[in-house]
Amino acid sequence: MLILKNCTKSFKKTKALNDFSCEFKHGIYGLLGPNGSGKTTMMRCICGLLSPEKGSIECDCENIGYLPQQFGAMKSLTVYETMRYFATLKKIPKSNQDNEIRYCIDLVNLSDKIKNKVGSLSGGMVRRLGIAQAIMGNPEIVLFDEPTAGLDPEERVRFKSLLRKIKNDKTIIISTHIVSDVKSICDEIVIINEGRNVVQGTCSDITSIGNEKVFLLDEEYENNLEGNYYVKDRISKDNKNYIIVLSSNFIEQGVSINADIEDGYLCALKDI
Ligand SMILES: Nc1ncnc2c1ncn2[C@@H]1O[C@H](COP(=O)(O)OP(=O)(O)OP(=O)(O)O)[C@@H](O)[C@H]1O
Repeated sequence: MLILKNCTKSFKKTKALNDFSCEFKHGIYGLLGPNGSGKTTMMRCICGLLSPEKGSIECDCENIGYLPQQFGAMKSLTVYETMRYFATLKKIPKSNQDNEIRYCIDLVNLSDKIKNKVGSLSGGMVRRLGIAQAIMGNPEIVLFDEPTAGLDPEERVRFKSLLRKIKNDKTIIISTHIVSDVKSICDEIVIINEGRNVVQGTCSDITSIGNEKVFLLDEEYENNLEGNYYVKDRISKDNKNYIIVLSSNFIEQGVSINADIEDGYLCALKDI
C-alpha cells in the first residue's frame, strides 16, 4: 500500500505537485498527464529523491524499483557489469546476483547482449536495460517513467507481457502521456494535471467521462461552436473536411460518436 497525502513540491514558483493525494494498492496504475504535469516529480518523491515540502508519503514496503525518464548507464561497462553494479546497490546477496541478473536480462530480451558494452547498445536496448535494473530484486513497488519511449512495437508488446509476469503482489506505476499504452495493461488510471490528481478510475470509468461528448462535425460549423469544447482531430473524407469535437453541449449539426479512453482523458483534462 502506498499513500500520498496532500503532497506539494515546488520549484521556485512552479508547484510541480500541488496538494496531490492518491492511494495505490496492488496492481498496475497508469499515471497519465500532459508534459510538465508533475508525473516525474511524483515518482521522484515516492522513491525519496525529492522531498515534498508539504504532505506525507506512506509506504509499507522496503524495496522500490525505479526506471527514471532518462536512464543513464556507464557506456564503458557491459550489460552484465551494469546489472551487477545495480544488484550491489540494491544489496542483493552476492550468491543470488548472477541468477537475478540473467533472469531480468532475459525478461527484457537482452540475453544475447549481456557481454556487450552499454555504449554499443541502441537507445531502445538501453531503455530495456533500465527496465531490467528496475525490476531486479523483486521490489514491491516499481515506478516506470515512460518505459515504452523508444521501444519498437515488438518490444512494447514484450514489455506488456513482462508486466503481467511480474505484477503479482506489486504496485506498479507507469507514467506516460500515450493513452494507448495504458489502456490494455493498467488496472487503474490516475490523471494528473498541474500537479493535481484530476481523477482516478478504471479504464471504463475514464472512458465514460467522454460519453455523449464526442461529435463528428463538418468543419464549416466550427465557428458556430459554443460553450466548453475542444477540437481533438481533423480528418478529410471524400474531399470534405471534418473535425472531431469534444463538447459538453450537444452539437445538433454533428454526429455523435462513441467515446474511447483518450476522449475521456481529454474531457477530464479540459474540464469538458
Ligand atoms: N529540478 C527542477 N527544477 C525546476 N523545475 C522543475 C524541476 N523538475 C521539474 N520542474 C518543473 O515542475 C513541473 C513538473 O515537471 P515534471 O517533470 O514532474 O512533469 P512531467 O509530467 O513528468 O512532464 P513530462 O511528461 O514532460 O516528462 C514542470 O513545470 C517542470 O518544469
